[in-house]
Amino acid sequence: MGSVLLSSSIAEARVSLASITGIAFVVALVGYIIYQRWFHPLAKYPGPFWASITDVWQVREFLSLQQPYHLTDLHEKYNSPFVRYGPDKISVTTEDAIPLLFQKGGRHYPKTEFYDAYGAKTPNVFGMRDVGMHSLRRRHMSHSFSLSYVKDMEQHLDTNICILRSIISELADSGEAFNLKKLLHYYVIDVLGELAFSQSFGIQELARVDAKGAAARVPPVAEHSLLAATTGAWPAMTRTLKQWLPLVPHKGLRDLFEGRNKCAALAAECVQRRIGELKGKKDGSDQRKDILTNLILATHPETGERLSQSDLEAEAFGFIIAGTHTTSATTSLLMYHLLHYPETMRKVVAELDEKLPPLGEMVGDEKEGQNSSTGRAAYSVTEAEASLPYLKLCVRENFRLTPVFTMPLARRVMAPEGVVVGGQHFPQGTSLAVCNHAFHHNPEIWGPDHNVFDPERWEDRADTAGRARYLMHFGLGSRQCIGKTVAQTNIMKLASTLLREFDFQLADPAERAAIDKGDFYGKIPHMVSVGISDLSSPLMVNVRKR
Ligand code: HEM
Repeated sequence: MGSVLLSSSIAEARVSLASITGIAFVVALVGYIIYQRWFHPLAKYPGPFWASITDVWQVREFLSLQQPYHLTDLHEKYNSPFVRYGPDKISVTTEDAIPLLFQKGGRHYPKTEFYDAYGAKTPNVFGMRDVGMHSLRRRHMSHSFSLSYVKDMEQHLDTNICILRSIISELADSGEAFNLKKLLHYYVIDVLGELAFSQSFGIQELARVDAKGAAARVPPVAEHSLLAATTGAWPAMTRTLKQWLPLVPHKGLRDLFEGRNKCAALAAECVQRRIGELKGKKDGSDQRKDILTNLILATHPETGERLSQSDLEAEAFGFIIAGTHTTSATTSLLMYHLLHYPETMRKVVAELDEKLPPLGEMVGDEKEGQNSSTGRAAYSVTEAEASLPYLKLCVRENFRLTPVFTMPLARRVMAPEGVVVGGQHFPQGTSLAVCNHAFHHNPEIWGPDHNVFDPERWEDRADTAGRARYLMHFGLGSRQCIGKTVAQTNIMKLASTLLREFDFQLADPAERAAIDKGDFYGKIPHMVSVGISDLSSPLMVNVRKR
């Protein structure tokens, strides 16, 4: 009898303990939600309910592949330059945020934990949050990304443009429609191989004989970017997710990790090869220089130490991730806009015809990128930059209208007194971010026609012309894109050479008719974003030689 009583009272105690725990949990949760919604220092800023409660909201946004476009819509919906997109995260689209957070930036506004998800085993220059470490690493690298370096390496760009020209010439002869976006992507990857690792990845040539093989050789950088963006969006869980997600038996997840591992393996292979090639050569002076080689040979200014192999692999990985998809997506978008704004295309072509002599037929060894007796491989960086002001405006407008680096560039407010941005005070610890797309589409800054591809806005309109310095497509300040010159010169060379030689036309007659009716005017193409954006569909064109 006694034992029955005892066990029933233990059972009761258990039930009441469970209920108390349950009630305490519910009270804490309700308290947390009330605090986040009504008493948190960021509570007054508009944003989705779930975003103010949990970072998981942003994870879901990245998985939708529409993160920058939804964020832009939210700014519009709330008619506010501030949107709370996470418990401690604010997206800002006011102009004064740019000089403050980015151009002055530095120690007062370092990158947030979001970037921890982007490194490999060790952080690379992109993901480094420590300001001192970053500035040393950046110094090691900056020469390799300068204009004079690009000019020294120009012959390797030419080699690859030659291959691209000859592929497009064949397509012009056959009359076949083709995906220009894919060809540009292959070209950019091969060029990155040349500039960063002294060896083309050979994808353009492979694609001529083995389309599937070429597609399989493309580094799956989007997979890594998506993984990094989603795990980085939830900083409290980034490490745990990195550790445990690979064990989850889910096909989509497996593919993402496989993609990341493939990029890491490719980076490691490039590092191994270059170290091997440099062995026994004291200072590498008889070697072809490339971005990685300069880094292998770089020494610490005080200790004389060189970078470890895992540091080199992390940087090589970063070059592959940051240097390929970004440049090719930007060039595809430029071609997309020119094809959808025929009047602008006509002006570009007229400028090219007026300012640049024809390249002539290629009769030399195209693989060597040699200028033949009658033809040249491509226009030089110097002539493309110096003689094509209208094309330059188009390139800039493309960067404004459809920037591709669209993850929110998040910075932590470190000063104890906080910071005032757009007339609002934000306390220490707040994560303030500028999402390029949202910022470039703030109608208060860029006007009500911000969705129109209008290169003239940069010269005819005093209000926008002076604003070029605020464009955020490459970021700004100490963390701005180190590959900016490489990317920009590559895009100018490529666009000038291709548009001087070929006449591209959208393959779909219905789309061409819709353009003539003005249906595409002021419409941004459908894009997807894994943190980096791209056209969501192929860019199918026909081409003829001019
Ligand atoms: C059109 C092409 C490109 C675009 C739009 C672009 C955009 C950007 C942006 C916006 C950032 C700043 C990110 C931030 O503040 O959080 C960045 C950083 C970076 N980019 Fe690019 N990028 C491009 C091409 C390249 C190329 C070709 C390379 C190298 C091969 C490269 C390497 C890097 C690196 C290493 C960083 C980190 C710099 C640092 O933190 O010091 N990018 N890029």
